[in-house]
Amino acid sequence: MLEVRDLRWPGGSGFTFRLDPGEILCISGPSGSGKSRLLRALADLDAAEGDAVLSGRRRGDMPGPDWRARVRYCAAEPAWWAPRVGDHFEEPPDRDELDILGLDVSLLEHSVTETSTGERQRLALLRALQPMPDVLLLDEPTSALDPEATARVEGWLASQVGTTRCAVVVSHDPQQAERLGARRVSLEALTG
Ligand SMILES: Nc1ncnc2c1ncn2[C@@H]1O[C@H](COP(=O)(O)OP(=O)(O)OP(=O)(O)O)[C@@H](O)[C@H]1O
Repeated sequence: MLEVRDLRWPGGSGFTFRLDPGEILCISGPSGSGKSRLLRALADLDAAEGDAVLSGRRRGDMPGPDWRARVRYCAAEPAWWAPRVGDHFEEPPDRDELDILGLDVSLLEHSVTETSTGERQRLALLRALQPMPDVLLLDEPTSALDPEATARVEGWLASQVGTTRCAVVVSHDPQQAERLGARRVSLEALTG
């Protein structure tokens, strides 16, 4: 589904891997080792050499916004640009979707500044599904969550990936890959 061929930035080594439908890849590694940079390069948010191919279509052959609609990056610290939470959604998520992540529907009416870090983290995940991408790139999606909310997000992620999508998840929790049934790769600290 997603083939990454020698994706690299100046001074870095190339990444080559393939994700089939239904697969999740967990990336760990020390701070500064390039985990976020890799996700941003995959989403074509930062310039990188090499190639990524989604279901036979090369990243370079698609307009950036089209690629990013299908290969969606959810940042570790997502941006909020409007005062009201609900204004960040093209379609308001329904009560069931919010319930799955342990969020109350009333949050949509709140001011962003009245939400907790963990609420914003889960709201950003729901936002990343509009429109529904093929590949989810999640940067530390549970870093602000307690174990119960983490379990909800992991269950949600597994069901969103299902058998037709794939995901790359940056995580510092070594058990997360196991719980997600994910493949694992660890980046090394940059030296020199
Ligand atoms: N667009 C960029 N251009 C040049 N250097 C960058 C860019 N983005 C990040 N860097 C640098 O590349 C290195 C890797 O950054 P990155 O954000 O990928 O680390 P990380 O592994 O995600 O770290 P953390 O676990 O702290 O989030 C850092 O030294 C950072 O300063």
